Amino acid sequence: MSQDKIYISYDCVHKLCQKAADQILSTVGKPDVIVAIGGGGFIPSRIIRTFLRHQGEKNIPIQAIGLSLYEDLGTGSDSIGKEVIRTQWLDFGALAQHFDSLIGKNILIVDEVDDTRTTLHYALTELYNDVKENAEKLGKDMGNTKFSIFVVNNKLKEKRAEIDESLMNGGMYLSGEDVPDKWIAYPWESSDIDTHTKLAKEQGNN
Ligand SMILES: O=P(O)(O)OC[C@H]1O[C@H](OP(=O)(O)OP(=O)(O)O)[C@H](O)[C@@H]1O
Repeated sequence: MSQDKIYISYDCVHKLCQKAADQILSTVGKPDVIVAIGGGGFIPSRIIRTFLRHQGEKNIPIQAIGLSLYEDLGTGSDSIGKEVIRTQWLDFGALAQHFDSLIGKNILIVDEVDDTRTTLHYALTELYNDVKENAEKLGKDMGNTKFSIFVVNNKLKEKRAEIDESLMNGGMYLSGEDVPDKWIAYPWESSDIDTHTKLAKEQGNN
């Protein structure tokens, strides 16, 4: 199998989430809500939640948003980014009575990989704008709302978008591990998990 790929095992994802949780707790405190960017952010979100609360404390709610990257064919140039499509957005559903918005919350956005950064830029900007709009509508102050970002892997490369720290209100950006700009093979995409795990171990990603 190709050494051009970076193989990541489930254990590796688990340990990177565990380590990140400690850093998040000691730097920005316990999140009130996790916003998982699907599909890649779902499994890391669930794992990191385990380590973000102490025994006996309530589970941190996980909100799912669906974002997908599509080639922006309308630009006529492949040097100009990709388009982010919303396939799902926040829905507090039955929780609405107790937890009706992100206003004033300590929010942790989770995805598995920061590649060109297009998706994270979009998620942060749109979530911020959502909170701002809601706060204005309700006459509330969004002042305390804090956004942090956790990705399992950040690819070291030139990014197509930036994370606007001024929107984060003291929140942190954290990657479990920075990796070279190669194809990353995650375990949940594997059709042969035993071989996948073996390759990940050989690369030290276990
Ligand atoms: O940094 P970027 O260049 O924006 O790329 C990162 C995004 O790309 C992948 O999503 P994809 O659209 O492939 O959907 P998926 O999570 O459902 O696989 C990945 O899960 C990230 O969300």
